[in-house]
Amino acid sequence: MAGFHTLDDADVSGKRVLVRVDLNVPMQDGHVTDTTRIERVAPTITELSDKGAKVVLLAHFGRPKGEPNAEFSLAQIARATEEVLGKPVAFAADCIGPEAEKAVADLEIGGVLLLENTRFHKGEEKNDAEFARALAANGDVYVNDAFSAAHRAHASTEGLARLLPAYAGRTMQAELEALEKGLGKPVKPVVAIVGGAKVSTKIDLLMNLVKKVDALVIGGGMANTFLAARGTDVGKSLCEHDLAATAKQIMIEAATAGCAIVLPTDAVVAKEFKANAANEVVDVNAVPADGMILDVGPKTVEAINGWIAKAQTLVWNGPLGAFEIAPFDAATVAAAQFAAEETKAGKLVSVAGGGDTVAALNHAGVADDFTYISTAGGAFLEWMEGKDLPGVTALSK
Ligand SMILES: Nc1ncnc2c1ncn2[C@@H]1O[C@H](COP(=O)(O)OP(=O)(O)O)[C@@H](O)[C@H]1O
Ligand SMILES: O=C(OP(=O)(O)O)[C@H](O)COP(=O)(O)O
Repeated sequence: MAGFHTLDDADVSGKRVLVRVDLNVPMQDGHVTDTTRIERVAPTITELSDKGAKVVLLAHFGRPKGEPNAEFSLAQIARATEEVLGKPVAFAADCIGPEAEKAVADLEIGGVLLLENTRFHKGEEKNDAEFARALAANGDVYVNDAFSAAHRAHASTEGLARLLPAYAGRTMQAELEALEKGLGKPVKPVVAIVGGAKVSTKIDLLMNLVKKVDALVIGGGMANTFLAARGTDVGKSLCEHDLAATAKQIMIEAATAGCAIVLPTDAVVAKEFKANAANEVVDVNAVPADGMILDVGPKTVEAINGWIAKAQTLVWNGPLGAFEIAPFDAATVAAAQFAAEETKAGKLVSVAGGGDTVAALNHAGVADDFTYISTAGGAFLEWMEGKDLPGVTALSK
């Protein structure tokens, strides 16, 4: 692929290959509930293994803030990785130091080893040079197959590429090619749906996104922050009140750019965040003080589907509600099924991405009907904004 070294250029036989993958997969009760991200990196791992490499997987899981924490251990993901690969995956309880060194030394040609969460060390997110060198000590070659983490300039996604011969993995390569093909010159009107829970890490990119799309539909936890910024009382909903000024600025930028902002007009509220919690549909201006918005309501779904019907291109990251717990999956499922119908009818190019978004589309039974499903959420939106992704830039020839 132009601009990058790929596995076609790499001599990996007998080498220790550090492969950055994204195993930040949805989990419930200790079980992986959606294996899409693992399936998407499997071809790279298998190819390297078949070519006689010693494959050492580096990944993060969750946001443990630089401290070891059993809740965020990748040991929980090792079994699911083995099942997807159909071969054993060894595990080391640290990604640097003697434990990692010994596990890498014990690895046979063609073997696969998963190292513990890189984010158990503060140096990872700081892209600390010493930490990057400690990671590099266990490899001869670096392969980045984590497109969905490529918007992070971390040691394992960026720093390492500067220390070892660096190559794009097959999924990294395929994601960039597919996004360019599907969205390089998107046909207007372009509608974006942004929802989910990662409000603080995604809100800034909406500032540029509103200049690229004709309408921005905001759902999920993200919508609550915008509703609150507008003066609506969202009760106990997930909401980042300190981002009100940013949300207001985005609404101003959108108006200037001629981008419609579509916010929920009704919502499904409950007092507990659990499956089948007692719930009611209310106007967004009538959320009870002790209530939580866990989904957008039926009127909002109708409006969203109206925007999808008008669109030629749809980009979607972030579920409209807490789709993991019934019945708060209803809006996400309804909009996903409508977008899938429009796509199958040849009326829409639909591109969706994000760990939980893909899980939600699988849950709705329509992931195969979208034009393209990216493993990436934030990275995909930043790519859409036209930003350079540090993990991709670092692979440039
Ligand atoms: N109204 C809401 N309140 C609380 N959580 C929500 C709400 N809407 C969506 N979510 C949560 O957002 C999460 C997904 O967000 P995010 O990580 O940003 O998406 P992705 O992984 O697709 O990029 C899901 O776990 C979902 O339960
Ligand atoms: O799940 C991820 O991104 P996504 O939620 O945007 O899809 C990536 O693994 C990046 O995780 P991060 O947002 O904690 O850096």
